[in-house]
Amino acid sequence: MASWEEQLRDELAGRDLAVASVPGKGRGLFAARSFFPGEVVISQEPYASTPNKISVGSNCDNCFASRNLRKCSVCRVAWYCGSACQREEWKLHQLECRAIAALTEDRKKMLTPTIRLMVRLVLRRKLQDDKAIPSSGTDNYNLVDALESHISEVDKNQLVLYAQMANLVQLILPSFELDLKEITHTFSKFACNAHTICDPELRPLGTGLYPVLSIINHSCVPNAVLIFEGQTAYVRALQPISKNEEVSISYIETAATTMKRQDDLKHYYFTCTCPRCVKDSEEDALLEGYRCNDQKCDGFLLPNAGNKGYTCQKCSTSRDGEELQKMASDVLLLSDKVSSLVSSGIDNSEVGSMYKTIEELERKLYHPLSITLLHTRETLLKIYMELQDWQTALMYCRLTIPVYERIYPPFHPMIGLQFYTCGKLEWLLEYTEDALMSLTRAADILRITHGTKSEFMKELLGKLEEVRAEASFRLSAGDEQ
Ligand SMILES: C[S@@+](CC[C@H](N)C(=O)[O-])C[C@H]1O[C@@H](n2cnc3c(N)ncnc32)[C@H](O)[C@@H]1O
Repeated sequence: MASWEEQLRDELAGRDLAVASVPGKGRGLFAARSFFPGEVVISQEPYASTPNKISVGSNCDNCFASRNLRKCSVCRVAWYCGSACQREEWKLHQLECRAIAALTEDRKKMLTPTIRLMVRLVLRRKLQDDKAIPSSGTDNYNLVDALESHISEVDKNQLVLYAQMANLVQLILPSFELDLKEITHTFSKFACNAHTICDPELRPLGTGLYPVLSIINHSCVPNAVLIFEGQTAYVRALQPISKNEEVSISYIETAATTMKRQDDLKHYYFTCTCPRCVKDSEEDALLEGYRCNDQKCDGFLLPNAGNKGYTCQKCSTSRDGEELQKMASDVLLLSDKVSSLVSSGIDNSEVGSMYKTIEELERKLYHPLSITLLHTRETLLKIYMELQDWQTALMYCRLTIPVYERIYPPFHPMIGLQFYTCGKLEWLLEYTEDALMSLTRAADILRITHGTKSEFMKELLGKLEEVRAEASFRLSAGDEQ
């Protein structure tokens, strides 16, 4: 009988993919033929998964839908959107349900998403071992076993926490004789291999372990993107991927300076050496730096030798260091104030005006491509959407797009989603021509990252058709006048 490695190799070869080791990275996934932008490189169902909110009923345990949810009346932890999903999960949930129902209310409170993910992983492994459910070359426990754990590098306190979590899993599954050391290691594997399951608008819904997708290494300039439909994960090419090229995705938010990205990647125990990380570029100075005093100049500033002020690298205009520091501390003070007022529950319109003041100050202080300024504008967009002040929301949405286009690769889902938001606001405000342009841009990008078949994409393409029809009606009505 073929080993699990041979089975994996054969199944991946059938999908025009191969696993190979990459110096300094461990294993990696490679294309065995070329893939075009938007093509699905690989898709996978999770070996185990769980919604983020347990007991609250935010998503169906099986398909991650958020509508028509009903709680399992026995364990009162699992939620399903209908009997089909409940039936599909029944073999697994039957075991889980029995274990959870036997827990005291206090123990039930300890059932965090990570603990639940482990419980479900152990149960699924048992079902496959007992042949109660099928396994395959890309769906078996050996693939989980082979995942990188970085156990020798994990901090001592973290290891103690994993060991305590392993004990809790044993308490939840008393009829299993668990290898606690193995469970501890598996928690460590979760930390650098599990994926956050997101909705099409990239809002996190849950966590899943996809052991074949976990073979894909990271790049800050990836050639592929991971998008979910329900809990099915799709990796799509963002650009042409040639035969024998390594497939890469990004594990982190890439709209950040090199230092921030490297810091976020510490959690995965490696230093990224992708072209963006090794390039000695001016990008970080744009993303984090101060703006030129000349409002028409888009240069960035660097500190002068001896820390005496800053000079624009494009037009050589200087800015006073003390003045910049004073402005930066004013922004910080105001940001702290608004944060404490938000937690005390003040009115959203007051929060909006305070953020507007912060944005005005930041505009004078930071480069137009600054990440800090971008985040403030994203916050303002959210606030004015909630306030249903569409005109102001649109203004901030439009201001974010040039920054997105500068910091993300051309087919990044964030750019597509922001064009989509812009288009919907323009449509609502009856700026038909603008809405047509924004929705066309959104569709061009999201077609690549999200495919065309999901409900989300059908809705976008439907809206685009509607706007296109209205635009041509207006044009022909205008022609007749
Ligand atoms: C999800 S796994 C990827 C597959 C992994 N290489 C393996 O052999 O199973 C994540 C781990 O892979 C390694 N890794 C991923 N991307 C890397 C990169 N760009 N450079 C170096 N190591 C990387 C790190 O050890 C990281 O913790």
